[in-house]
Amino acid sequence: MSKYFSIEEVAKHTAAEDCWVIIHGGVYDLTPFLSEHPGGKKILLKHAGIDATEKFDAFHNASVLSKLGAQYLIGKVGGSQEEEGSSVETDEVEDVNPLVVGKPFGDMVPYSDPMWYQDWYSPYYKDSHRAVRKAVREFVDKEITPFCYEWDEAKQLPRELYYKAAKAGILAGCCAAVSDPATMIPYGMPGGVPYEEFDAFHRLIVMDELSRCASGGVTWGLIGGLGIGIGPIIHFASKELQALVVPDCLSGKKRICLAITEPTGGSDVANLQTEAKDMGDYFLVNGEKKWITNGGGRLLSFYGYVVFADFFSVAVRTGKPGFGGISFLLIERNMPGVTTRQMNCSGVWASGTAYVTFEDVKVPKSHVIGKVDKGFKYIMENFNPERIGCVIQANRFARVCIEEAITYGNKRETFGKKLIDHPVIRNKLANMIRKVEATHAWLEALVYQSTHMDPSIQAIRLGGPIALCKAQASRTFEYCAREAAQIFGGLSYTRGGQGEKVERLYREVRAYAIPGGSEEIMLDLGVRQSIKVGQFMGAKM
Ligand code: HEM
Repeated sequence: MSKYFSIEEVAKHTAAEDCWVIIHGGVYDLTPFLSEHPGGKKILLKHAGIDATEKFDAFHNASVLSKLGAQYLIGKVGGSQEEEGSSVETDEVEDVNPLVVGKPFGDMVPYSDPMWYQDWYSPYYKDSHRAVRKAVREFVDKEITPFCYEWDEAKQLPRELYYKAAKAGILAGCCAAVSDPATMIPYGMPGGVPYEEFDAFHRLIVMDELSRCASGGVTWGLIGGLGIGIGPIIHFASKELQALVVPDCLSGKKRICLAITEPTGGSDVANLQTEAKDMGDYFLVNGEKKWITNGGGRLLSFYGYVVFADFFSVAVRTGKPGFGGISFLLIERNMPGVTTRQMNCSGVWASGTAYVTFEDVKVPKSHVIGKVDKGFKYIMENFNPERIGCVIQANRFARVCIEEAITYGNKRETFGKKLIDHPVIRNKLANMIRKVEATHAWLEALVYQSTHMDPSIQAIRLGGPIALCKAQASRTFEYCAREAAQIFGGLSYTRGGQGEKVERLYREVRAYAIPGGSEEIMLDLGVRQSIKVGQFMGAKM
């Protein structure tokens, strides 16, 4: 049971050897913290014995209080009759806000969530989508967001996180649908939605909500390698390979990554060099892969951190030069000749971006994914879901920039008024908002197509617009990260603290603008493919 103190009682504790403050109704004894406080001792003493909530909010993230402050909390302000749960019932009629048209969800900071969260109507979502939204938000708020800073600094994710995310249905919720859920899917889906009803919009929500943690390193680390690496297995591999990989990866026990890019080429997939020589019973694989998400990390198993991928879905050259000689192999980390080294990147630190070498790795023929020399087709079919994933993440990160900037702009004062009251700041926000909302509307329209269009023609019909939408999303993200960083000023130039999310996102932009098809390739492909489709459909051009 909480201890209660009157305001008069708190006011007696104002000395360096006895310093209490009130923050959000809690009474904190900050005496042992005075010399540790990053903001200095003097400012705490200046506010000793009084309610410092407003000043506290001006200088800190909310998580500072729950994580660091909790150890100094000694009670609450007020009398025991004000304890929680003792509310008095009245006959008063609930005050209904006449502006509300639907059911709002979330903090309601304008544009900090998609329109349908903020009580607007939408043709796309029903109650099962709302259930997924609620379940994933609760999980991310509790299990992920408060820890992103330390995981990012550690450049690793704790093993436990994969198990928890698997049990919450998040890992399965970020992967393509499997044909045999009874044996492949270890846990229920988020919000208790039956697997067969879990559609592309449920998947959109899972990834969007996950990205609210505002760390590309954490989202890529948790579901990046999984989402793109397991696709070829689910769609093209034998039942045996599926049984080897899918249940373990979806239960959080093991990890998988997709290894296509090489030191000598990224977007130019048709020219990849890694060789798989047919030796009769097996393929002998030699080559290097670079910038492989979840490929490897430092060995920190002592702390319970993971070493990332146990499986690699690898594009190799089995045949002639060009796209006709590419195959996909499943390579396992414990096969002799596989080495990984975590790369030093400017962003997405917790995702285990790796340089992977294959030296005389003997890969049994049973580990061929799909058919020999058909790998290029599989790579192309994997691109659409990968790029949609990039759009979802990048646009939510851009949205986080809006939310952070609005919230900060509403409390920070310059030249005698709040930042948000300066037209130049509102102009920045307006441009951020229009880009994010436009991108989200396009994203939803494309996802809707994918739920109705025959999968066999999706790579062709949706490839162009999805490529353009990816470029739209990464440019929107870049724009919003920059503008939010300007609004936060110096706080976005230091790691941690109030500008933590914006600082991190600003240096993670490139991890969305380059991989999965660089902006330049996306823009060109988007137009080229649409023109071809138009010609094929008889467009009068
Ligand atoms: C439970 C009580 C408190 C805790 C745990 C705490 C913790 C921290 C931490 C961790 C920082 C580093 C920046 C960040 O991570 O946000 C910080 C900075 C700061 N704190 Fe506190 N603080 C507390 C109370 C207060 C109060 C009551 C005030 C003022 C009335 C205050 C004023 C400041 C200032 C001015 C800074 C420097 C901000 C900057 O770097 O721009 N703190 N505090």
